[in-house]
Amino acid sequence: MAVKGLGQLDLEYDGSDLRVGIIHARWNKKIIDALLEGAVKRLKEFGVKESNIIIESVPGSFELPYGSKLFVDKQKALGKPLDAIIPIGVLIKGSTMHFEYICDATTRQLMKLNFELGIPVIFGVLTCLTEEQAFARAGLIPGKMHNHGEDWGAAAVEMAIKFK
Ligand SMILES: Nc1c(NC[C@H](O)[C@H](O)[C@H](O)CO)[nH]c(=O)[nH]c1=O
Ligand SMILES: CC(=O)[C@@H](O)COP(=O)(O)O
Repeated sequence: MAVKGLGQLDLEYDGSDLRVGIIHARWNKKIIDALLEGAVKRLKEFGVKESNIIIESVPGSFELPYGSKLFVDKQKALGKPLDAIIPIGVLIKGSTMHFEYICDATTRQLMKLNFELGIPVIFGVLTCLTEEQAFARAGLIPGKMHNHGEDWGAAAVEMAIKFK
């Protein structure tokens, strides 16, 4: 049996007062759609209201860090601050160094954003060497792996509530 995954939660988290942003890249759309569905499903299981799940998109994963910052700032300016944000992207290795540079830049900048924005920025980016790896991690290959979007929804709720 696989040991990978979030494991059992330490507490019961009630997300009914949370506003959670999801910003997703549109590259590798079929896989993105499945991850998005998994994240939304899990947020709702924690009680996050559909009207408090705000979804935005950007062209590719490289746009996720700056898009996340603009998204968070805009929601704050509208008087509807987000409690957590889940950037979702799917990077798949091609034949150049493009993949390595985007993986590195995006990951570093998303990590930094946690400290700059003051809300949890979840790491919803798959960095896969093959399409098959990405399909499996989106739960699109029956019996293989679970949909990692579900983990990201759970992580957002836990991190938004735990230290309050
Ligand atoms: N190759 C992948 C990309 N590439 C596109 C970039 O992220 C970016 O949108 C473009 O260079 C314009 O700035 N994006 C992914 O999300 N996944 C990939 O596999
Ligand atoms: C967007 C690009 O520059 C693209 O040609 C990268 O190619 P690859 O994904 O095969 O590395």
